[in-house]
Amino acid sequence: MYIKIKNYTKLIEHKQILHDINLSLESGHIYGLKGKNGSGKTMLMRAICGLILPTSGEININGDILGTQISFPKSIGALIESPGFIDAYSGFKNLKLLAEIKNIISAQDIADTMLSLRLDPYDKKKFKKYSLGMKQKLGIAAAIMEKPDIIILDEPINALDEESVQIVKELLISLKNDGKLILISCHDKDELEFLSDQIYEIESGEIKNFYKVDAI
Ligand SMILES: Nc1ncnc2c1ncn2[C@@H]1O[C@H](COP(=O)(O)OP(=O)(O)OP(=O)(O)O)[C@@H](O)[C@H]1O
Repeated sequence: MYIKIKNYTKLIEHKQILHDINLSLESGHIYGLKGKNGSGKTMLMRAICGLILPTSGEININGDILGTQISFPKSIGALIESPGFIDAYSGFKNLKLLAEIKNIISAQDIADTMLSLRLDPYDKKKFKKYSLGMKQKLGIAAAIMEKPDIIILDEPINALDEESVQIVKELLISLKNDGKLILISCHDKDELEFLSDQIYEIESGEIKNFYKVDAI
């Protein structure tokens, strides 16, 4: 599995949101996106998900060009901004509703994913009564429950306490070891460097720098 981004530029209302991005990402790695507020991290993630199309350039996912040969990557799970969960449903019921769209996983798979994030699948508490951290973990669960090959997580740990950060870090490393291609953004430099094999720094929509973490 690979993602090759070639000369990707996106203009919105004459404003350059992403500029000449060139990236090559492969399975079995965690890639970190670092950058200030408004630098383009979320937009780049949206581009890889097929949610925005380029003004010029392309994204090739395993031989298919996004927006031409495929509308969306075939096997992707993403947490970008706040997912649209239903307030009046429990966490489990929300995930079940999402899972019914593709119908490729069982109730047990959903429960197992929740348990891997230390969320109780039998908890009847409604989503609106979930804490911020629980909501964030449910968003991560929604992104990974169908075991996608590509996992995109925009700031997955920003609302989590220390224990939950540890749980999510261990989970992401085990997913990477299972051969997943993972792209994350995070404002905590130390956590991002701990998790990532490679970091890309983005500034005003351009990749300004990248470095291999184990080379530091
Ligand atoms: N729907 C939109 N229409 C036009 N411009 C947008 C839209 N969404 C975001 N932008 C602009 O695109 C640029 C990149 O925004 P983006 O959300 O990717 O930043 P970010 O790096 O994820 O920031 P943050 O760290 O605050 O999440 C910003 O200048 C932003 O104002």
